[in-house]
Amino acid sequence: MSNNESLFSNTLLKEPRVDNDNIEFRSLEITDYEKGFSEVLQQLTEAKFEKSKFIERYLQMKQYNDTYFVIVAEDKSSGKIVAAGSLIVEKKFIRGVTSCGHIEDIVVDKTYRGKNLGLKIIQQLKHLGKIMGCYKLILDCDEKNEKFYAKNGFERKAIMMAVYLPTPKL
Ligand SMILES: CC(=O)SCCNC(=O)CCNC(=O)[C@H](O)C(C)(C)COP(=O)(O)OP(=O)(O)OC[C@H]1O[C@@H](n2cnc3c(N)ncnc32)[C@H](O)[C@@H]1OP(=O)(O)O
Repeated sequence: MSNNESLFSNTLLKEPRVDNDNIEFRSLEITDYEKGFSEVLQQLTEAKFEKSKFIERYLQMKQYNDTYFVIVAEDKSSGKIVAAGSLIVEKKFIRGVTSCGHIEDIVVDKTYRGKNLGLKIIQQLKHLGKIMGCYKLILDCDEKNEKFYAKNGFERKAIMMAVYLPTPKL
């Protein structure tokens, strides 16, 4: 595998992929561990992992490249990952055997917030959801982020419930 091979094809993404501030929106690459992918995710939740674990998970996801879409934003002037977001496409039997898209793990580096990077990540994920045939996109978020998602066309529906299970040893 070449070093810059990506999780899924960038041709699926919406143009333009590079904004006026030289931020590139692209598919996650296997070299992004070195570019600070874990550090950005740590601004969302617990996300410390070794490079070997990153590569293992990346390769697992890549086997299902019509299901896992992880987008990152790289600041081309520093070579650092400054935002990320994921879409997981769940194949369904219902609704005409279509798919439901799950938006997950949206995060923008603290020093880059308020510059529409979150908005651009969501726009890219919505575009991917559309071309992958999702009939809806859903997500869970804190109350404090409701307005951000509302600005991106999402509306409050039902409630979220969760049960946390013991983490299996992989
Ligand atoms: C499904 C999930 O992953 S939920 C987890 C969400 N992620 C987090 O909580 C991690 C920490 N937070 C962040 O990383 C960021 O603050 C994000 C992702 C929530 C927002 O990213 P940003 O790049 O700062 O947002 P962006 O600049 O694109 O904002 C777009 C619009 O939403 C507004 N907005 C952004 N965040 C908020 C907020 N928390 N409350 C109200 N409005 C907001 C902005 O003001 C802007 O509005 P405007 O177009 O009228 O000016």
